[in-house]
Amino acid sequence: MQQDLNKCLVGANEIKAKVKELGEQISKDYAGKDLLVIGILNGAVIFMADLIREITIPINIDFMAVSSYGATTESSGVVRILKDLDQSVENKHVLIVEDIIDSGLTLKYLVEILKSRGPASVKVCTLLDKPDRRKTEVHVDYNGFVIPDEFVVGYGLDYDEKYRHLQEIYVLKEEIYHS
Ligand SMILES: O=P(O)(O)OC[C@H]1O[C@H](OP(=O)(O)OP(=O)(O)O)[C@H](O)[C@@H]1O
Ligand code: HPA
Ligand SMILES: [Mg+2]
Repeated sequence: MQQDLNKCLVGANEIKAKVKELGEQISKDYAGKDLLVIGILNGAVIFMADLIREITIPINIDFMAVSSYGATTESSGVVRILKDLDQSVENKHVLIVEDIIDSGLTLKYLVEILKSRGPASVKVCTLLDKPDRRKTEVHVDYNGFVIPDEFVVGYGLDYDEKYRHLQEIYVLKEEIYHS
């Protein structure tokens, strides 16, 4: 596995410190509000699990599953809902939790769909932001790290469903997806 990976881009301690910082900020910003934190499966599962344990105010959580990548490193541009929320977002403050914003197509679709359901507000928290690859404009409210235009894996992020369990974020060697 190690031979598939280039350099480590973000180490485990750096991630831990940033997740704590984000959790503290979210706890301050939403104090006294009815907050529903929505994790976007599968990629956000590790970040979501760590982030919500750094949030110190009462929250509800739910998950949505969408997919647009499959076994590629380019978004297909077609976002499909594989699993919808189990609860209504009406009149709730919604925080979407993503692992990465790349083309922005997944997030744009999610924000539009959730806003159409009558929430009190919709904001976005992502661990990684890759702005060089944007194909559509999206607003990110909480961001962990801005990263360069390279395909990354680990800490929830996959290539072809592999590498999600790694504790750090790595750049995937190009020969793995160009072969
Ligand atoms: O900004 P974008 O170009 O839309 O890319 C970001 C999205 O792509 C990945 O999900 P993917 O569709 O690979 O599903 P996964 O979370 O199950 O890996 C990632 O988790 C984001 O949801
Ligand atoms: O760089 C990435 N890595 C893993 N999944 C992704 N989905 C969008 N961009 C990426
Ligand atoms: Mg993926």
